[in-house]
Amino acid sequence: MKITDIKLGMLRVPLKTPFKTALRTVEAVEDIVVCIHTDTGHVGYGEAPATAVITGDTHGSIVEAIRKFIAPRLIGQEVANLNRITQLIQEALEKNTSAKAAVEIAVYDLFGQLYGAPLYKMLGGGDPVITTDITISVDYIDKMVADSISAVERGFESLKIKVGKDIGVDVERVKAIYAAVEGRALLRLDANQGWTAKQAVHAITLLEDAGVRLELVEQPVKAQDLDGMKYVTERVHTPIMADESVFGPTEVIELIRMRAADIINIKLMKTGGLSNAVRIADIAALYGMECMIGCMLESSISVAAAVHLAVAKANAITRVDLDGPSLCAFNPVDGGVIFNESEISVTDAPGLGIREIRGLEPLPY
Ligand SMILES: C[C@H](N)C(=O)N[C@@H](CCC(=O)O)C(=O)O
Ligand SMILES: [Mg+2]
Repeated sequence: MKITDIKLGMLRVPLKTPFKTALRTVEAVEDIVVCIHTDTGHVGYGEAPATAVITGDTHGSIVEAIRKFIAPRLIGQEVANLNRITQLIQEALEKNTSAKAAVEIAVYDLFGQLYGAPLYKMLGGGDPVITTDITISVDYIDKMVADSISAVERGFESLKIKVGKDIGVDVERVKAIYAAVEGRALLRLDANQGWTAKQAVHAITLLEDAGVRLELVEQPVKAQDLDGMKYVTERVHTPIMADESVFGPTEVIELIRMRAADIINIKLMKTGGLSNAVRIADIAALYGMECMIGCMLESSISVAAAVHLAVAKANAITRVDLDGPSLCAFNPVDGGVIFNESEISVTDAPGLGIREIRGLEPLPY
């Protein structure tokens, strides 16, 4: 099976409600879709969101990176040579992790199709059902309480509460939600870099002293402030998770060496795809560090790849934040992973199992 062509498209799917974090507000998934064609008539699919405020990637940079740097290296490559192809992708250019992720995902999809096996089995196999949390956007307290109750009623047992907007209100937000859900869901906070280290320790300690039990707090301080991450991790009981602070395996090794966090959030759009995500999960397992698997605003194309990884690497990936498809107003994909609110299941269809993507707008090559 040889790669013969790489086509790009734009996918637009409105969100059910606006997604609001300390970094941005978004109303729709608007992602670049990669379709890799082969001489055998197979097609592998990948997807990349333009999360400029986190990865630095824009629609323009994703398209340019794939067209000018990555795609020319892949034409003619045998899909069976997966490791060679992932190396070609990773070494095609610096950074541009979302573009690399989209192409890698499509190649892994083809790799599964080549051997007639679902991706999770190609990655080592595992239990085909996982459970995700759902994000509660940062907003007025009453709205966040109502959204949390509604999520619990929909069956979500874990809520990812966005904070980091205003430290005083943040503490009140979390107390109000904690009281409203009455132990029916675990609460994870994500400050998306919105606090300083001292503010984070203050807010988390206030919550701990008030008896609010939190599962974890994600990325309390600026991405580059690893000393700040360490400062917070050392001073609170609640586990601290690194998200924007760690992209690839070398950063994870440094974070573990510094003991700057308790948990790592792996996202394919930060790692540049599955090859580095597998490395991170293996490094974490080696050091007894737990991981969450997360996503950006992505549909069920690229999130499917993250699900297959989570199933196969359950030894290291103990928490799941793959709510992208649940936040979308509709699923543009036929086949693939089954997203049913908090329950996500892989099937045994080869690769990612995607049969068709509806509403894809072709981008000129
Ligand atoms: C969607 C997911 N639950 C999430 O919160 N992901 C990111 C933010 C994604 C974005 O801004 O596109 C996170 O910070 O964990
Ligand atoms: Mg985060």
